[in-house]
Amino acid sequence: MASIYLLFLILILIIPLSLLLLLTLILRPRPVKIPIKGRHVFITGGSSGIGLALAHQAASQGARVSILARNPDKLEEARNSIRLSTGIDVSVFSADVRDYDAVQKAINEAGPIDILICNQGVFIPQELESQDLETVKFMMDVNLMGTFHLIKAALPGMKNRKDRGPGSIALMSSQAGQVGIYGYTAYSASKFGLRGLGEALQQEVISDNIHVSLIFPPDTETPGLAEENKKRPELTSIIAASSGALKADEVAKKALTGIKSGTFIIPCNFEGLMLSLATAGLCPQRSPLMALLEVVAAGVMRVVALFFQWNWYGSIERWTAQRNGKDHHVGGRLAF
Ligand SMILES: NC(=O)C1=CN([C@@H]2O[C@H](COP(=O)(O)OP(=O)(O)OC[C@H]3O[C@@H](n4cnc5c(N)ncnc54)[C@H](OP(=O)(O)O)[C@@H]3O)[C@@H](O)[C@H]2O)C=CC1
Ligand SMILES: CCCCCCCCCCCCCCCC(=O)[C@@H](N)CO
Repeated sequence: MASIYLLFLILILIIPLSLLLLLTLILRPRPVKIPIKGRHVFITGGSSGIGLALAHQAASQGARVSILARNPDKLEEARNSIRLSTGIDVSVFSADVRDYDAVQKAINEAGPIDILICNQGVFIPQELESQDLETVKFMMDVNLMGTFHLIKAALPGMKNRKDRGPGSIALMSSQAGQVGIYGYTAYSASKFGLRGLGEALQQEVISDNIHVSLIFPPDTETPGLAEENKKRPELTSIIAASSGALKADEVAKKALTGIKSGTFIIPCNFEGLMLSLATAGLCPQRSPLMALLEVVAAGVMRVVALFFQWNWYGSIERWTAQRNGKDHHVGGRLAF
């Protein structure tokens, strides 16, 4: 009898352990550590919110920091606040990421980059039916094309890094870049786009010892979010509240820790971890333990995801019914 238990115990240990061993052997790209002390970290959108928090933390960890944004006054203010709290001077560059020539000029002036953090972003939530195409294009241009501009301009210098140490290109996506959210058609498209860009780019730059990271924050308390909240459709807020809010400092900390360990997908909270497991797809994974978790959780996470959709479509149904109830002219049947 005892030997059956022993056999059972060995089996439940041996199966996951051998899977872990197998994963450890096959995982590519291999694990990497990317130091930031004494290295050049270039952060776009570094004058506000998450980017500013990243600049503070990178500077206090001994990096040489450059920040880029449009508004020179906000850049100057950011430089002063970083000097005040860390005693360190960051370089500031005023440019619009939509202007390739301006981006190239700033990057040439800043000098070769070791860690490029493409964090600039704009978010204007609205149902597509009422959103101007101009606004759609604005989000695609700043969030997605702007990131292409930055990478194109920075890559030649990054490839010739003097210290030949590992470099990093980090892209600021959003949890709305892992799952489509009501009111975010354009924003989600721009943030999903970054994932495709990142997955393909990692294969192209791995031989240059450059490592790609994608960061997926939930709602984060920043000036940008305060602005967004003024015009956010109610359903966008209801659905986005499925994930807890964070402070900019917390997101920046997760992001920097992830970047330094070469993590490809960087979630920022528990819901983010679940989202990353549910959307692991074919993305690279360097951590054997995370890979094991992805394999084991895949089926369960699909069920959890379907429950979330059940809940969200319920909210949409209730909200629409309530609106139609209020509006006596609309007697239309609900499409559920
Ligand atoms: N806050 C949140 O809830 C979340 C944010 N994110 C993402 O995190 C990133 C930062 O967001 P957050 O800190 O909230 O944003 P903020 O609005 O607080 O800051 C945005 C930064 O980007 C700069 N920026 C905007 N447009 C351009 C442009 N065309 N060219 C150059 N710089 C530009 C801004 O400076 P200036 O206006 O002077 O150019 C500012 O420095 C974004 O990519 C956002 O999508 C992801 C998930 C959640
Ligand atoms: C399988 C399990 C799933 C688990 C949880 C799913 C939770 C999804 C919530 C998505 C929230 C999106 C917020 C976007 C914030 C943002 O980017 C804007 N504030 C603009 O900056």
